[in-house]
Amino acid sequence: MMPLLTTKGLSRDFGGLRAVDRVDFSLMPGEIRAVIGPNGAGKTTFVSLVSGRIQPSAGMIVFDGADITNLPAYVRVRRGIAYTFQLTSVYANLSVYANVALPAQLTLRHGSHSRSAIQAAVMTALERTGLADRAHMPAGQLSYGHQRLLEVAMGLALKPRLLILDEPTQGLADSEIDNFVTLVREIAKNATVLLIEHNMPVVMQLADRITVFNAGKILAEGTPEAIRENAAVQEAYLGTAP
Ligand SMILES: Nc1ncnc2c1ncn2[C@@H]1O[C@H](COP(=O)(O)OP(=O)(O)OP(=O)(O)O)[C@@H](O)[C@H]1O
Repeated sequence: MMPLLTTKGLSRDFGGLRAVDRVDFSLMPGEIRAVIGPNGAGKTTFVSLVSGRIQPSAGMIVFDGADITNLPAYVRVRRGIAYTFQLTSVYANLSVYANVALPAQLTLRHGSHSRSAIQAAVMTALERTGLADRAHMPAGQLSYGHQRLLEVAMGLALKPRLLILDEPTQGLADSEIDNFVTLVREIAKNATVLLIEHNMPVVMQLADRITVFNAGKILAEGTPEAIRENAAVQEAYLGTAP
């Protein structure tokens, strides 16, 4: 099987700081991959490079066999890469429904874009994320955690092949986190999921494999069990060898 996503020597400098440092990464179709690592390790910068939100200083990104390194973000969206930004994409004054209708229209543009097709796509995304009963609320009136779920709904409306989630459980209550875990498993039946997540129980429950970033590099990669036992990972997190 061919990887869905590959990066080769991917790097990004901010002034003198190398936030992502020659990362070789590979993701198989259908996988749920968690990206973990200490604050400032380069996780958000890495997924921002994949989404096209920022440009690399060096290296290459291949998606579905094609070099996408120089493609703008909106073209990557059309090719199937959706990225939930951390609350930068939610329109507070628009209804929850309207927020999801925007990306739904984008994907339906090339096919059917009837009102009912959009409505169906929006309601499916809202039902999956548990937001259907809040469809007519202004998005800005949702709790922080529900705004994060709205971002997931907006990503789902794009019907992505690769869904990138950046700390989606931040601000969710424990009961909502359980639903979220179920939701990601559902999503992964039709898509590949790349998940930055600080909640370790969520990571351990969901991930097929875990990639650990530290200081812009991949420190370790493996199954949840292997990562849990990895001494270098424990040291990066806890500051002490086991
Ligand atoms: N736009 C920017 N300008 C300057 N420095 C940046 C910028 N974005 C990120 N950095 C720096 O790059 C490094 C990696 O940041 P990044 O946000 O990718 O880490 P992270 O692993 O996602 O951290 P966190 O878990 O705290 O979100 C940090 O030192 C950060 O300060």
